[in-house]
Amino acid sequence: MADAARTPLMAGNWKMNLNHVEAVHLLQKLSWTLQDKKHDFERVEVAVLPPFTDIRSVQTLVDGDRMKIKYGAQDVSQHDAGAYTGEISAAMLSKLGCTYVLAGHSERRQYHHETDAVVNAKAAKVLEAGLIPIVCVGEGLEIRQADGHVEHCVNQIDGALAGLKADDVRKLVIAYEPVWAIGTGEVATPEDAQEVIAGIRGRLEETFSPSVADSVRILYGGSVKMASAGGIMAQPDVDGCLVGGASLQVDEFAGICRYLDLQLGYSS
Ligand SMILES: O=C[C@H](O)COP(=O)(O)O
Repeated sequence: MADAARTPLMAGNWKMNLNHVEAVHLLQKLSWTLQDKKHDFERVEVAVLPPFTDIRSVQTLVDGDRMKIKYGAQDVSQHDAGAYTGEISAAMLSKLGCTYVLAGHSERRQYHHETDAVVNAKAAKVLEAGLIPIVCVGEGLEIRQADGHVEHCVNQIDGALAGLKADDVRKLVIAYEPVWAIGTGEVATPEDAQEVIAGIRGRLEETFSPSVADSVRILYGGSVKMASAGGIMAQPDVDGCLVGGASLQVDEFAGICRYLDLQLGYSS
């Protein structure tokens, strides 16, 4: 099991799905489902990452119903303000009550050519705004087949965290998402996830300190489902999941959040 001092986090990345009306429906249903099962949010934290256009509605619902579900954004600008058409600043996300912001999701790296330097700048802006970046790393299939996956991900971490202060790094979240397992139905084995995540934690220890390495939560992402979450979460260095497709299905995502209860045989 993961270190008990690190609270597991299950984050649902809705990607470009659900308009603000649909978002409210899904979130309401998720909240009811988890409440009905008496989910302990202190024991397993739950967050959703909707499209920008949904965030205000999500904020209103979370505040109005005093939900314990946290929320955040899928991307952020590396700039503070100004002539950057289409971009959203970290300060704007802070004003909307966001807790988390993804930085460097593989789809941003692939379709928007985000480099480690850009991811680094975005993570720094998120931290400056008092929010928590979820810094994403992961290898493509060719790198995995050439056995370069740990080195590749550790190098991405070096670039993405360059120049950040240890006390800031301590707060952030990292997500390891093998690109070949995203949206493909291919799940890395729990041991595959553990190997890379342990490598990342080792690098945090070398670069920062053992205490920083012990504090940072590192998630696994890539075709996670209710049926696979328990095995992944049983690995000592895995502290949660970044869930794409399954986060759009309330019963699946609630099941992932309740992996501990389901392991103990409580009703599903
Ligand atoms: O951000 C989430 C990941 O890209 C995983 O997506 P997926 O669960 O649909 O494979």
